[in-house]
Amino acid sequence: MTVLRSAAAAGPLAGDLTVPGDKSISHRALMLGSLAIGETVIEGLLEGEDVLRTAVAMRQLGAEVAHRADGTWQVRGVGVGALVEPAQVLDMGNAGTGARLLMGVVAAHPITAFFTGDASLVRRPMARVMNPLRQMGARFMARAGDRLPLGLEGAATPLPISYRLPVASAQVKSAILLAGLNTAGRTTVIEPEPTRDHTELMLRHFGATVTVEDGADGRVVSLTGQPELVGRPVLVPGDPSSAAFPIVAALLVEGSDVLVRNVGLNPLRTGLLTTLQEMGAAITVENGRIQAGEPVGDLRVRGTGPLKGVTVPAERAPSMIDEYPVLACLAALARGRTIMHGLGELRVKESDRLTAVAEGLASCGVSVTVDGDTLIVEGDGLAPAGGGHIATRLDHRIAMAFLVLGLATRAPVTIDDDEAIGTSFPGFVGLLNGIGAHIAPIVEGAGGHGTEGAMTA
Ligand SMILES: O=C(O)C1=C[C@@H](OP(=O)(O)O)[C@@H](O)[C@H](O)C1
Ligand SMILES: C=C(OP(=O)(O)O)C(=O)O
Repeated sequence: MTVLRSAAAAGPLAGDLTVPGDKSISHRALMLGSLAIGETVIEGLLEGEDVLRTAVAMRQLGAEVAHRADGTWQVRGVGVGALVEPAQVLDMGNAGTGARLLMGVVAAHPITAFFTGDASLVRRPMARVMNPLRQMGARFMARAGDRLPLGLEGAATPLPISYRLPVASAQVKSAILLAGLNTAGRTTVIEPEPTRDHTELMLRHFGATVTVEDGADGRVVSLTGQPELVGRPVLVPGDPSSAAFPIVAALLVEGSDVLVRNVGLNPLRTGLLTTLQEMGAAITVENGRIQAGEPVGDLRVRGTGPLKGVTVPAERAPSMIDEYPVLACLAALARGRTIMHGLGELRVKESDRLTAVAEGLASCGVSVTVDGDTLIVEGDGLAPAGGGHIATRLDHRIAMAFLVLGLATRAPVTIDDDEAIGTSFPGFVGLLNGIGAHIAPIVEGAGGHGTEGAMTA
C-alpha cells in the first residue's frame, strides 16, 4: 500500500502514450479461448490483476493458459462443455466481470465450483446473475443477500431461457450467453438499453451463431447453443475506460497536447467522448481503423481551457458507466453545472462510487450534490482548492480519477492507497508522469501526509 500525491504540473502535458488492453475484451478472450478447441493467441491482453485472476481460474478449470516470451498469451481450450471441476476455490479478487461471467460459464457445466473475492467483491450483488442462472438449472449455496463467497453446482442438462434484463448490465447479459453456450437450443437476452457487445462480437469470432435484432422491448440477442468453438487469434485494443484518465488529464491542464494511441472505439463504449465533445473538448480521432472486428483509433486531445457544464442523459450511462468518476472531476473545472442522470449502478461497483465521488470532490472544495441517482457538480471554470485526502475504498477508478483531479487543483490531492490501480491500469503513474504529470509516493510519518519520496512508478 502506497500513499500517492498528485500536484499541479509545472507545464502542459505533452507526448503520446498507449494505454493497456481492454479489460472487458481480455476477460472474454481468456474464457472463450478456454472453451474453444485448439489454440488461441491473444495479443495486447490486459495484464492487470482482474484479468490475471481470470487466467488462473481458467487454468483451475482445465484450460492451458501460458504467457509467452514475446508477450502474447496462448490458450489451449478444452471445448464447450468440457471444463473440469476445480480442486480449489476460484478467487476472483476485485473483479466483478471475472466473477459474474465465470459463474455463467460454470453454471452450464456438470461441476461444482466455489467462488470468492476481495473485501470489495464480497459486498457486490450477485443475485442479478444467480437468478437467471437458477432458471437455467444451476444451484447455489450462498450467504444471505446472494453474495460471494458461494458454491455453484452447474446444471447437467441446462435449459435455454429468454431473459429480459432488469438492469442494464453487460455482465448479466454475458453470464447468460456464456451459460447458453453449453445449453441445447436458443438462449435469448433482451436488453431494454444496449450495453457493451464484446461478448456477442467475440462469440461470433470464435464460430458461434449470435443474432441481434431490435425488438419492441429492446435489443434481442440470441445464441444457438452447443456450437463448436475454434481457437482464434485475438487482438485486444487499448481500453477506452483507461484512456479516459490521460484524456481528462490533458483537458484539465491548459495548453496540453496528448496523443493516446490504439484506443478501442466500440460505439457502445464511447459515451464519454460524446459528452466531452458536448462540453467543447478538442478531441480528434486519427488513424481510425477496424482491428479484429472492433473499431480502434488514436485520440489527439488538446487542453484549450475550461469546458462548459452539460447534462448527461440517463440513457447514455451504459456506454460510459466506468467513466463517471473522472468525468465528475473534469466537471469540477468546467464553467457551469454538469448534471449526470441515471447513475444508480455506480452504487454497486468496486465501491459506492456516487458517495466516493461526492465526498472526494467536497473534500477538494468542489460544490457537489447527489439527488437520488443524479450527480450534480458545479464549476466556475477555475481550479478548485484541492487538498483532499481521498479514501480509495479498493476502487481503482476512484484512485485514478482523484490523482487526475490533483493535476489541476491549487493544493495537491492525496489518495490513501494506490494498490487497486493495478486491477485495470498497471503502469498508470509512470505513463501519466511520462507526459508531464506530477504523481509521487509519499513517505508516511514525515509530517502531515508525509513528504514526497523517490519516484518509482
Ligand atoms: O461486461 C463488462 O466487461 C463490464 C460491464 C460493466 O459492468 P455492468 O455489467 O455491471 O454494468 C462495467 O462496469 C465493467 O467494468 C465491465
Ligand atoms: C466496474 C468495474 O469492473 P468490475 O465490475 O469488473 O469489477 C470497473 O472496472 O470500473
